[in-house]
Amino acid sequence: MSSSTSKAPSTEFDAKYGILNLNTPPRSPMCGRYKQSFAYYTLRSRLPITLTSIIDSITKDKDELISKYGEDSREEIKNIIGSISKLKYQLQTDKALEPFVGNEPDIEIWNNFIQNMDEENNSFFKACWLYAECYMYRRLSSFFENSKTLTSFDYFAKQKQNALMNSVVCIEEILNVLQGVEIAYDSFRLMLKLNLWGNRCDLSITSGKQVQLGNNPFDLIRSFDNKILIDNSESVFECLKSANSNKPAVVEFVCDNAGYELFTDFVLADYLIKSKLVEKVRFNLKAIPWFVSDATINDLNWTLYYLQNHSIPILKEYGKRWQELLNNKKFEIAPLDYFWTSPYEYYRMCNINPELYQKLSESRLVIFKGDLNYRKLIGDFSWSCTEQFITCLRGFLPTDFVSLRTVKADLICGLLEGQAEKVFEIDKNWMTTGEYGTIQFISKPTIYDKAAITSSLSME
Ligand SMILES: O=P(O)(O)OC[C@H]1O[C@](O)(CO)[C@@H](O)[C@@H]1O
Repeated sequence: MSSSTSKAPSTEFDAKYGILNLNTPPRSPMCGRYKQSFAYYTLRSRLPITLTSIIDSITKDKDELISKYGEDSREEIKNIIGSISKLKYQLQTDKALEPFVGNEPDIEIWNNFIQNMDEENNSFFKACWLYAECYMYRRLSSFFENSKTLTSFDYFAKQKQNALMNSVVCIEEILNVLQGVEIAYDSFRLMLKLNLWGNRCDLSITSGKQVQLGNNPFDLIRSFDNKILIDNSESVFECLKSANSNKPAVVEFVCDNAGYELFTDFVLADYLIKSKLVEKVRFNLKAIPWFVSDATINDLNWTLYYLQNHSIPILKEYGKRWQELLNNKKFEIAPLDYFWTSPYEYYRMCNINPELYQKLSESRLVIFKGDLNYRKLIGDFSWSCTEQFITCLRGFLPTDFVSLRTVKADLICGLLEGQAEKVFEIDKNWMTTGEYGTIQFISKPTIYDKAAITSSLSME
């Protein structure tokens, strides 16, 4: 059930590029060809704005960049601005996704993917939305990665850092509460919800504009309680507590945004360690700047540095505490993996990257953060809202996992009959505002469960 049902007038662009004035048909890949979809809106409006704002910020900061990266960067900045403009033109004229020709370490993953795309679906508006959008961010990064002077420059870093600095009031409030928190199911649930709503703060939904949080995060959480459409918190807690699990008490975060959201990841991770529910938390981060605000290793390190050097004592204290947890390997940064910035849906992980699948399967719980991870879990496909999560995962089940996502794209599964219709009556744009959230858990059957399932089937 998506937002717009009114038919927007057809334009010259639509006629030229075969855009259909329709919603995504049921049970089909989402793509920019459908004018009533969020995919179309993203490709037509949001992504060009993102590209323009990068051009603007590099142009504005040119002198600063040259003094940091050297005189040779002057010419490279000019060329990169040209390449970004060309990419924007290619996006706006529905050109094909081209193979990469540079020296990036993940060239092969990407080029194999592009080579295997159907020719008739290989263009920005005809390809599956997920592929087209990931490709745009990957292409963007290639301009910098193939330069001589700007390989280490993260063109989204300033925005990510501002997002954290703008949340200091909230951060202080949360740390004061965290300090006195009792270890019990209620507080676990509160930490999980805090972490869920941290995902509202992504900068790509706003094409880079800062998200206003308000000053009291706990008021916000309480007022949003009826906006959690699926809440499997209890199963997550049971999974972590399960004493007879044969898996080590390790939790993998597949992180999403830097800034305030990454801070809430630390808060939940800290709680998990302090409560002894978990022995180790591992953070999986992005290898390249991604979807504007996604966290890289530099963002994580910068966050800890910022907190440790803050003038507010409790920020300093927690910054140091988390740095120590990292030094003592209670917190760990997972080895960089380019799978997270590939276009592949997660159901393809066991073929494309069996080592990563195996690594995830060794942990007790994986926490997939955010909207893009959700899209990769259920694969940019217009499932019925009531389709079961397990069906939509198409076999991806390395271990027990939970998705914490605020709904920012027009796909979802696992709702009850009639639930989507009710929310639609309240807000017809509910799928793209980030105001609704889901805590969706799935458990991997153990050998014993599997045996029980098989024997109950054979009895029927
Ligand atoms: O940071 P998140 O939660 O993954 O959101 C990513 C953003 O990218 C999209 O998935 C597509 O642009 C949006 O739906 C969302 O705004």
